[in-house]
Formats: sequence, structure tokens, C-alpha cells
Amino acid sequence: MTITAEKLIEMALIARDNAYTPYSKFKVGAALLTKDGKVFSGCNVENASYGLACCAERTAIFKAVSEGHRDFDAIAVVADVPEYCSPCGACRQVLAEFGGKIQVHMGNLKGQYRTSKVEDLLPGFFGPKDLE
Ligand SMILES: O=c1ccn([C@H]2C[C@H](O)[C@@H](CO)O2)c(=O)[nH]1
Ligand SMILES: [Zn+2]
Repeated sequence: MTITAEKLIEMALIARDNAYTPYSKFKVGAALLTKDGKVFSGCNVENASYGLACCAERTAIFKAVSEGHRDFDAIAVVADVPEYCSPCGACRQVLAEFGGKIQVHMGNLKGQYRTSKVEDLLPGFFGPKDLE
């Protein structure tokens, strides 16, 4: 059974409920799909030392990697935005580490989304190949 973009968005919306955002009040949810069909969710987690906030996307990626998963098909990201929730530069770089072909579904609370590949969100990215 494959997990659709719509299903992944729905899972990101559920993860968003756990966002810890006392400072920005901007709640974000993410759901990361592995090539073997597992999903790791994430939310943003802020801190009184503001710069230490971890985005929803990186929370999901670090959860997956720390449990032994490195091969990803797609990630969904959702927030209360007028158009589509676009990953920040740091998250684009962290996603790029695991492959430019990962599909990024960027959504909002209305269930609308658009999809781009990591390599199109971060053209010419610096990655593992540059260290060979
Ligand atoms: O794609 C994004 C954009 C922002 N944030 C978080 C970081 C911070 O907690 C809050 C406001 O920037 O939203 C994410 O989690 N993902
Ligand atoms: Zn980010």
C-alpha cells in the first residue's frame, strides 16, 4: 500500500498539534515517508533561547535517521499559511543530505499543497558527493 501525498499531509496536520511554540505561536507539522513505507512525524520545538528552535522537518528527519532510516521518498510540511508552507534553508540543506529527489509536499490548513523536489528547492546544493 502506498501512502499518498494527501495521506502524508493529513499525518503532518496531526503532528502539528504537538508543536511547542510559546514564542512564535507558529505551529508546523511534518511527515516523512521512507522508501520502505514507514512514516516519521515531527513538529517544531522552540526554546527560551530563541535560536535553538528546531523545525518540524528536521525533527522528523532526525527521528528517522536516529532509528536507522536514511532512504526517503517524500516529506509533507503544513502550517497556517495563506499559500504553501515552504521549508527554511536549514531544512532544505538537511533534506538534501539524503537526496535531491525527495518530494516535498508543502501544504496549508485547507488541505491545499504543491510539490517540488529538494533539488529544485535548493539548486546546486552542497552535499555528500562534494566530500568524495
Ligand atoms: O518550514 C518551516 C518554517 C518554520 N518553522 C518553525 C520554526 C519556528 O519554530 C517557527 C517560526 O519560524 O516555525 C518550521 O518548523 N518549518
Ligand atoms: Zn526549517
